[in-house]
Amino acid sequence: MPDALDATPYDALLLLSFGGPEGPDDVVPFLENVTRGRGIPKERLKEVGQHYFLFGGVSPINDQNRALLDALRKDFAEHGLDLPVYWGNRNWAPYLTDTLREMVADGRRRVLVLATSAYASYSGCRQYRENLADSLAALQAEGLRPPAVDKLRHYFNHPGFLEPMIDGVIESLADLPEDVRDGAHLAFTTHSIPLASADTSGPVEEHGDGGAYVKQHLDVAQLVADAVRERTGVDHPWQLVYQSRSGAPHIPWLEPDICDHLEERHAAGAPAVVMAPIGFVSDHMEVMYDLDTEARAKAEELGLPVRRSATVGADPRFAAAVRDLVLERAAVERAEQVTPCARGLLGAGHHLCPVGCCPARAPHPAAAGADSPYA
Ligand SMILES: CC1=C(CCC(=O)O)c2cc3nc(cc4[nH]c(cc5[nH]c(cc1n2)c(C)c5CCC(=O)O)c(CCC(=O)O)c4C)C(CCC(=O)O)=C3C
Ligand SMILES: [Fe+2]
Repeated sequence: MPDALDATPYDALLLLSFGGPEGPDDVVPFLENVTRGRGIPKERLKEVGQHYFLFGGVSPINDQNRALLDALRKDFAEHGLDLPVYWGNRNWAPYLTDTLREMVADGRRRVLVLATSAYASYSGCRQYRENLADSLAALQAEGLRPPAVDKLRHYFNHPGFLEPMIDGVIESLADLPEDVRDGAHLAFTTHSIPLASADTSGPVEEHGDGGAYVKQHLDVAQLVADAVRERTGVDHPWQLVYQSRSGAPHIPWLEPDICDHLEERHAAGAPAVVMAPIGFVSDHMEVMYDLDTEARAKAEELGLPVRRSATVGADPRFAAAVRDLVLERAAVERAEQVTPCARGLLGAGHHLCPVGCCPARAPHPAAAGADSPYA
């Protein structure tokens, strides 16, 4: 057995994810959970429901989280990190509140949260923290004493998140016909969000247009493109593009959309495109529908060869990165010196989201940050 690793003061890790439907009857209630109070047009909801029905009403995200749970438990066990791992979702079973209730029953008092979202922004960070606050409030209303919760820092630039994506792009390039391979363009994709959310993502004073959300993705895209160039000897042109836009058409969101980008690249003479979904942690519905179905159909219509590279999913290097982040944060909480592991221009981000970080449309309590109403 290796020497035991120390996660003190934490006594549990909580994998916090989006959740997804597991059958046709789940789809509409799931979408109701996701969109409660968000003002998403009915037409968009019907359309998104169809994306799920196309796959039997099943999102792959829950199985992907089960695989990640297994990978985390295996990694922790193999490295002597004695920290139980729980799983709860924001929008589908196992629901966050139920998992937190179970954690309290198991005597967990100091919980570290791993969200399956690697970047800043309201949708990718604060919304998770708001849902945590809501669940803690629900426990309190039941007469339970909520545990203290902290959230791991954004891990977009951790090598354990980057390396599997670099391999994925190299594999996708290798899978292209040889005559178009070296000329292939790289389209790094992430979820589009409203411009207003992008501009205010992360501490507002530090970032310009597009905020931390766009800056962080550009950092990752550059790191992956540089690594691909170093390892293949070929310099592939690249661009950060967006997908999965929703909301009312008159509200500006980040652009260009991947499908428009494919058209534009094709017209500009690109012989092939590798789509690399750097904005996502696993190959969930956004990847399976928006890229593998919709964007692929667009590419076929254009006669443009495309490949879609893998997300990190349950890669053992990602599990190892989570262990590293847990130990880093635990050491920080013990007031020990640590050198956080991060690549790129931005470096390691804050451990504690500051007051006003990625603000919501309407003020709402958020846990696991400097403005948390909980300890
Ligand atoms: C930044 C971001 C991530 C990445 C970070 C993260 O992973 O958290 C993400 C992930 C996901 N988004 C998902 C699903 C949905 N997102 C929606 C709506 C929205 N997402 C937004 C942003 C993001 N979303 C936004 C600004 C909206 C508009 C309305 C709102 O502000 O809420 C809607 C409603 C219909 C629609 O508008 O499309 C659905 C169904 C699933 C599950 C997939 C599955 O089932 O496999 C996952 C992983
Ligand atoms: Fe979403």
